[in-house]
Amino acid sequence: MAKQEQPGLLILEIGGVCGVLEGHVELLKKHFHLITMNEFLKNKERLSEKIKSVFIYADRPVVDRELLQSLPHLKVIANSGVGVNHLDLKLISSFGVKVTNTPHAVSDSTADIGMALMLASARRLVEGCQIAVSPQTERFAADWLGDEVTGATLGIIGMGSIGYKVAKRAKAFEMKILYHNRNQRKEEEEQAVGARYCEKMEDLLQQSDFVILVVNLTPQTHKFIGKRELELMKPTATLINISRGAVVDHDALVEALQNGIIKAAALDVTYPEPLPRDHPLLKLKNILITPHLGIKTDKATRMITEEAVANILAALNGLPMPNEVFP
Ligand SMILES: O=C(O)[C@H](O)CO
Repeated sequence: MAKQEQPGLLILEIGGVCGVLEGHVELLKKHFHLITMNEFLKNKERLSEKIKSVFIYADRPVVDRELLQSLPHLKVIANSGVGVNHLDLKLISSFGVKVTNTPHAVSDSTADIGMALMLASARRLVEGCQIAVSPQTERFAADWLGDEVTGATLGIIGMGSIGYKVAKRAKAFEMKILYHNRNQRKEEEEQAVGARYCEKMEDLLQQSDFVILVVNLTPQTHKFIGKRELELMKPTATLINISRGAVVDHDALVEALQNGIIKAAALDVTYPEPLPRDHPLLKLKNILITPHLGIKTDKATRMITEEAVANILAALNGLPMPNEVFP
């Protein structure tokens, strides 16, 4: 097929913070004629007829009514990760456009980050590293202690595909695994990893040494973990968030960390990202923050592109999409 006949795929840009990764451009070019947002805006009239799909990397480009109105032949918006909280699914669906995501591509790398945060926080890895490299350090203190992850109780809030991958890893660490799921008990997964279902999230919060958040951000989970939930946790417990920043009420978290309500927090996600440099969370010692590293591996990002391509091709050919997201 000649390149100009290929369906147009709108992307934000190549490279940059939210652009398609340079290394994945060739894969996309095999199937689509790539049109960057800048090109589109400069040649809207000519290009709007050609674009049948949009590839969203992180939360860019912003898909609003204006963009949807300017793409009359749009069939599908392919989201590069699993979370689609930045998309107005009802609005998009009202234009007859489908949305897809890439759950398989991201689950291992995101679960790995969950474990990394738990281990790093429990064993005070970042602090330890600073001591080891500091020119002021003359000897290592014998009473500088961390907590053990092995054998501790992990509470997983959200047993979807990432939550389950976290549970599998936790099993290898001989952890006691509790989980809470708002919608559905997962009996097969429970048995596979020896997890115990907590119908009430309160029970999980009260019993866990580590609580990990793996829920989607929806209106129901916005500030899901606030003052009340933090107060239910053990004073020795650590909160880990690998879902979306806004699942945790940051003001309540600052207070809980300052007052010893919980021991520590480890966050791969915040709101906004990055936090303003004077944000009170950044001033705390008992917190570990990483820059949304969940999907940031070579393998995961490549798989994301491959999964997105499969979704788009299915949509354009009128076939069932492997990962359609419904409003
Ligand atoms: O949703 C996801 O898959 C990641 O957090 C990337 O946005």
